[in-house]
This record gives sequence, structure tokens and C-alpha cells, in this order.
Amino acid sequence: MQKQRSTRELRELDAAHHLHPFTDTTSLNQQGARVITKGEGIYLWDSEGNKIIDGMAGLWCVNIGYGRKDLSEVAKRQMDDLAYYNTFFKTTHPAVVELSHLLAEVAPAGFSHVFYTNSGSESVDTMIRMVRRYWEVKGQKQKKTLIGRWNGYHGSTIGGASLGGMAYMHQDGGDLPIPGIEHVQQPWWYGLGGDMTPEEFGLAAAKWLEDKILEIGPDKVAAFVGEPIQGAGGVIIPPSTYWPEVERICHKYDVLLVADEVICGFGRTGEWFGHQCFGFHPDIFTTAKGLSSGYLPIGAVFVGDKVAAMLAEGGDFNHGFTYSGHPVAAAVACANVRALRDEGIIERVKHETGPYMQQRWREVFSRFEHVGDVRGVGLIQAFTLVKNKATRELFPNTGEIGLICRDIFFRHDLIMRACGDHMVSAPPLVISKQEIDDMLALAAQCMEEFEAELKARNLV
Ligand SMILES: Cc1ncc(COP(=O)(O)O)c(CNc2cccc(C(=O)O)c2)c1O
Repeated sequence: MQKQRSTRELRELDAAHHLHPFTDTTSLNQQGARVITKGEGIYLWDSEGNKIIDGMAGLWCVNIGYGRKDLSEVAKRQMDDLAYYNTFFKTTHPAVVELSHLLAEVAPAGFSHVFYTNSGSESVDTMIRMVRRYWEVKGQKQKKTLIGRWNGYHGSTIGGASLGGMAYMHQDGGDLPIPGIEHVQQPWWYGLGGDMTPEEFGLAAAKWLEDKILEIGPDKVAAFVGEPIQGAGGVIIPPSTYWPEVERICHKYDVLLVADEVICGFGRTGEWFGHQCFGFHPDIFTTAKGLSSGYLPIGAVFVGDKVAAMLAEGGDFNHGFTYSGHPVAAAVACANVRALRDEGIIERVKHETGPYMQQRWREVFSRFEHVGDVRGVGLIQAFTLVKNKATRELFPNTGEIGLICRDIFFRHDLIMRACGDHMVSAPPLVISKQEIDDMLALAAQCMEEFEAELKARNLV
């Protein structure tokens, strides 16, 4: 058993050998990474023994909370029995069969089939190929353009990063987006709504999609892809009128509707899936994260019956991964989803802890001078750091203020995420009402310090 190295040793070796994702390595290595060693419920511990409230459930994924020994026991048993076999050549195994059956049970009506991947990005890339294959089998191969949203996030693969609307990801060494990917503006009322009511703006934002479809030509548009709530874009919650209107437009022009449920799926909004929270009906939806609560990498594409039937008609669908439906990941995901269902965790988010968080979140943050658009649903919430709350004036140099705020929270052992100047939170779904109170009391203290810091730096 490896002797536990000191924090200093771990940092030095990490700096010498580990390239971190989405990181300026030089900058990170000047300060050293924080070494996380343990998790339990909503808490993490670092190598210095500090207890941390994880207001982000890792990366929006540890829905069931840390430290579930039942999941690690399932993993060990499966690994001892069958650590790996593939599902390529007319083979399957009990773990992936049980998971597939369970997912068909928890999925909304019309979704009987899942395709497995190892991540959200792979789920999105799989969806892109499925959508294009669907139209090819239907004899409309030219219908291949997918439309996403600016500031949407769909992963880091070439397809996912192209479909995403993070412009900086298109520039950074990727020469993205790939051909056949277009974007429309996001349904962000607070920043783009002007004098419109949210309801008016939701319809206007949906019309941007109709305009884009007509600009490209309906006979060339394959699908529209969106997160029910844009997560990494800053928890952008669309007005109530947006998604039903998007669905109407997609039906009008025979465009497939795809929900990217990688963050919103598996109870995050209080519903099993985010599209159920906003009342629309996708043809396909992509998942990962909460599927296994991050205990092992696994993703799943839920394929609507209409699309599955067309794929079946097309014979071989030449796509898939070595670890598609990996036995250990499938077994852990099955145990995780069963627990989310059988322990009433999602039900509690919908009826107890979600409403409680949303009430307390608004009470705590609405009183701060430089906080606007306090928002959230279920256990995904945010607020926007603003220069002038009355006029909705944002800070210049988007992101600079967000990082100041995030670092104050981190110094106080509370993990929240700065997406630009949006401060966001998505804790494990097992968070209790008392833990919500504790988290928000600490957050309020951090915000007092943050607003003092703004004044001390003459940023307001
Ligand atoms: C909606 C959505 N779709 C696809 C992906 C890609 O999933 P993978 O990372 O498993 O390939 C995501 C992932 N979302 C994600 C991943 C990493 C960091 C953050 C952040 O907000 O800091 C968000 C996501 O949020």
C-alpha cells in the first residue's frame, strides 16, 4: 500500500507530471493544486484535513453523495466476477442488461433503448452520428446540420465542442466548429431580454431558431440541441414560454429535438430529467454524470422509439466504444439509479429539499448589493454578480469578478463554481435542510467578504 505522501510531495509530483483539464498549467503550478483525499455525503476533505462543503457535487455529478460503500461493494463484486467484456460481437452481460432494463423503466414514455458511452462528450458525439444516420436511413442525407446555442456546453470532443457555443473553445487549437454545426443565441432574459417580459423574450428566443432553420433551409436541418438549463454556461434558466415554442418549431419543420441532460438528468431539477421540468418532449436525450453519480465513467444516450426504429431499419450502426456498457460501470450505475429511485432521493428534491433550497437561496442572496437574477430549480441554482442591480448592468471583463468571488468561497472551504460572473451551485441531491442552512450561512459570510473586497479594490 502506497504510504500517504505529504501535500508538498503530492503537489510537486502533480506539477511535474499531470496536465489538468481546462487549466493554465503554469499558473496552477505556481500555487499548487489542492489535494482532495476523501468524501462523505456532501463533504470533502483535503490532504491538510480541511473539511469542505461541496456545493458542486464534484462537477455537477455526485448526485447520490460521496462515500456510498454499497456502490463500492457492487463494483468489487462485479470486478471479481467479470471486470470487462465488450458488447460488440453479439455478446452482452448481466450488468448492462439490468441497467438497460432499469433505464427503460425510469425513462419517460417512448424511450425503450439506450446506447452506452464513457462520458457526456461521447454521448453527444454519439447523438450527432445517430441524428445524421437517422436522416440518411430516411433518404434525406442532406438533412445533416445540427443547431446548438451560443454559451451552451456539450463537451470537449470535436463534435461536442463544436456543438457547444463556448466561442473560446472553437478558437483554442481546434478550428471548430466542424462543418454542419450552427448556433443561435441563448435564452438568457437577464442579459438579453431588454424591456421584454421573460415570457415575451422566451418566444423571441425560440423565434431565433425558426429564423435560423429558414436561413439554412428546413430540408438541411437535422436537429436542434439544447440543455434544458444551460449548466456550464452559468445556469441559464429559459423563460417558461421557450421550450414549448422550440418544440412547436421543431415539429413544424421536421427537425429532431435533442435534450442534453448530462447535468439536468437523474434528479437535478427535481424531475428525473430536465425536459420533464420544462414540459417538452425530445426525440433523443444524452446523459452521463448523475447516471453513476461520478463513481465510474459512463454515459448513456436515450434513443426515442421513432429514432431507434429508423436506426434498426438501417442495419449496422457503425459506432461504439471499447468500454460501451462496461460491466463494472454498468453495475455501479444500476445500483446508483436504483438508490436514487428506491431511497426517494429524487422525490425529496422535488417536494422537500429543492423547494427549501430555492426559498433559502433567494432569501440569502437577494439582499446583496451586487447580486442580481437569483434563480434556480430543484438543486441547481445561481446568481449573477452585477455592477448595478437596478439596471441589470453587468461588470466589464466578464469572469474577472466571478473568479474573485469563487476564490473567497474556496478559501472558506465552500466549493461553488464561477461561470463567467455567474456564481452557481449544484450540491449532491442528498443534501439535508440543515446542511442547506449551514452551506448558505457560510455562503452569506463569503458574500459579505466579497462585497467588501469589491469596494477595497475600487471595482464598484
Ligand atoms: C450539458 C453537458 N453536455 C456534455 C458534457 C460533457 O461531459 P463530459 O465532461 O463527461 O465529457 C457536459 C460536461 N459538463 C462539465 C464538464 C466539466 C466541467 C464543467 C464545469 O461546469 O466546470 C461542466 C455537460 O455539462
